[in-house]
Amino acid sequence: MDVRYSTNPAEARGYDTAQLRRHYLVENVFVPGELRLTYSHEDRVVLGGAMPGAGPLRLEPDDALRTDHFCERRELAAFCVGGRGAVNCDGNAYPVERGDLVYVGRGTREVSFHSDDGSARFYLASAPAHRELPTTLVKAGDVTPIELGATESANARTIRRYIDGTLVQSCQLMMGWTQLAPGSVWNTMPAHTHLRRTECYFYFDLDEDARLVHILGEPDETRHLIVRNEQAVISPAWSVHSGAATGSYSFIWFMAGENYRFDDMDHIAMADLR
Ligand SMILES: O=C(O)C(=O)C[C@H](O)C(=O)CO
Ligand SMILES: [Zn+2]
Repeated sequence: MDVRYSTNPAEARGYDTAQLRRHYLVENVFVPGELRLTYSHEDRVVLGGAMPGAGPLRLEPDDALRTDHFCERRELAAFCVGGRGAVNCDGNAYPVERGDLVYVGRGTREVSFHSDDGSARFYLASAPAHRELPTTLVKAGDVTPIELGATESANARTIRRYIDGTLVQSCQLMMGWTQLAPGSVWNTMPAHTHLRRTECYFYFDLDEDARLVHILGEPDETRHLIVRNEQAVISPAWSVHSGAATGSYSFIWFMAGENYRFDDMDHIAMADLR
């Protein structure tokens, strides 16, 4: 597991491009035939990808957790970003295709990822959990789309909140899928922070040559990362998280931390961004 330590805003002001990328960008989320995870000390979230190809991939315990199995003290969400497959949890198979999500409750001993035709790609997010909650399959069609933004401001987008305490009960994890409308390029602008939660974005559905400029840092001291398709960004609680791309794209966001209120955001006035 790739381990990332927490960073503080005073130190982050001095980071050069390579340091920013090393701390906040997760470059290789999907590797054929592999399950790759990154452990962040920011709220102890874990993120990554599983690309089973021909054979199943098991979620193994890791020394970064030092527990007997991965979900011993954690909850997990697996979002199918493409293809068809299944998530097996303690012998129960949850079939998924693009846009479906499986929430895996704390205490689940065996989790594995399957794809008979080798097409499935699972984006994974996990956080410490204080109680056991039921493992739940959410189909894409179960989630109510919420329209935000406008074409005139190039930020028309649809948000689907998969895990926010309504369809799925979770301990800390909140997770959803935001899709930009054709011609819109901006997400999450006006920007916000939420000092009570860490948030990670996983960008996908970008063309291979397209690039996304992700804005991070304190609102009055912003930096940027150049992000390509299927890469993720870790945003510490003090950081804005917003972006614009050279083409259309989608992203999965997830949060974990102090409270469980999606709307708990500290909005930044455009005049205050630097
Ligand atoms: O497009 C957006 O705006 C988002 O998707 C914002 C995220 O949901 C978010 O940052 C929640 O805190
Ligand atoms: Zn946010």
